[in-house]
Amino acid sequence: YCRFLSFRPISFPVVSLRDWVAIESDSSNVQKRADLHRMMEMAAEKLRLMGGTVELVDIGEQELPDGTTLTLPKVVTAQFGSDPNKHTVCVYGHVDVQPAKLEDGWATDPYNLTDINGNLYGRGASDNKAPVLAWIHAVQAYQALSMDLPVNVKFVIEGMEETGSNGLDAMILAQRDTFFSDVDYIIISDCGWLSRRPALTYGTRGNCYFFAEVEGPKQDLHSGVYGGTVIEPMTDLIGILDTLISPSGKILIPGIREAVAPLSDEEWKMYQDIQFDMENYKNKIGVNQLMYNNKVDLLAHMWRYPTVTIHGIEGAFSDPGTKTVIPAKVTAKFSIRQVPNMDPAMVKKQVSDYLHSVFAKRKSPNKLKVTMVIGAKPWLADTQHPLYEAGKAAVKRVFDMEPDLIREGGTIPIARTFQDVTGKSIIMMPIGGFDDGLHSQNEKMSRYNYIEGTKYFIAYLHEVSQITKTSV
Ligand SMILES: CC(C)C[C@H](N)C(=O)NCC(=O)O
Repeated sequence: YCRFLSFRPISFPVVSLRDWVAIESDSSNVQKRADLHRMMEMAAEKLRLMGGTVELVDIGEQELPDGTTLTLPKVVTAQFGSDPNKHTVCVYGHVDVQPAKLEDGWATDPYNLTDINGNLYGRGASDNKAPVLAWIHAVQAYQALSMDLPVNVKFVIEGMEETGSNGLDAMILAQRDTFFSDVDYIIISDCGWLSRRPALTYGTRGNCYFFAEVEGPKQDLHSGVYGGTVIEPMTDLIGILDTLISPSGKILIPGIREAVAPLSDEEWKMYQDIQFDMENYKNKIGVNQLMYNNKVDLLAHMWRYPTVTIHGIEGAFSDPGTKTVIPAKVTAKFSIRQVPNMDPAMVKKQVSDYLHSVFAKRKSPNKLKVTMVIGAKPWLADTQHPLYEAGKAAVKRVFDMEPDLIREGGTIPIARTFQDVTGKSIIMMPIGGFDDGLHSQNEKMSRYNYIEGTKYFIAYLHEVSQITKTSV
């Protein structure tokens, strides 16, 4: 096992990551669905070539907002080893990505993995293609050294994580007593460290994603010819959006803040003890002021409280130039991150009722439609579980330090389903850097994190094999 610590898988991982990043597997863009299907085939092929028992599971279709349907990308499942005397871990990851265009401000082509000063730039490099490959390479490393895997390893790789993991809940439920029946633990590496120190993640926020559509005239109108005569959908929409959150970050939708579990003294203490440099954080994101100016408040609002984000407005004029149009129909996209004890079904009602009541006060003749398109619950783990002890030991072994125990502000929709449906314990083991730029321009994975992360996964498989069977 110690041989791995000096084992450097120099060329093949980078080549694989380049191939994977080259595929524009954007799950949010229906035009890219063929690429996404190809990406799933590629992931399956990679695992097949390694001798895994691989299946591409059909999970049906998704319904689009306009009522049409689209085939969902198949889910890849794979298995390496089935020794009943060993633990079985199931690694979950995704190979779909967020949209990216060079003209968004990328320094390099987002789909051409580019190595600059030890950083590998490309869309999906950190979220989540390199971490998935790092797990695959961990298995390959055992194979390359003709060593038995210390645990049986299964994979579940999906292609819809970035848009709410459509179809995966049903697949997990359907395979609970088959594929998942012998799984002891679930491992997810789809998040990042908080600083340069490795971290183990024990909580994620959920997410409720909304479309708010305001529809007025039957077509776009000239603002000079018609401006002043019609009640404009965009004005209505901006008016209602402005009632969601105050400038100081207070959510104004009745019932949302009241549902949140209070921050315990223990949590407060944990946040207090985490090393986190606020100046560094500000510099990283390029702002000179944050919403909160003390560490505990900032971390709590990053991980532990809900937040509203307005992402964009479909139908609004956004090209360069000065088009003078009154858009006839505009659709705002906004989301609310979920924390314990919020319930997406309740949030859906609270948001819809609130926006309709605010809209009604405007006495507008336009039509408002509010739809919730993603409703993902938050997830929380028990950090006392031996999985976390194993994680600490693997971090110590490879990075020679103690990891931070952190939560994640982002959402991994399926984490909670895994926990609720399979009843298995989950650990999140990020290898992404704190400055990887997920969903943003110039996303990257550092070579250091990629290679040391692979060694860390190798070490973790060994550490998990040491957990006594009764702790499952
Ligand atoms: C940092 C997140 C947990 C990474 C994850 N892949 C993601 O982006 N999820 C969707 C989200 O909007 O949080």
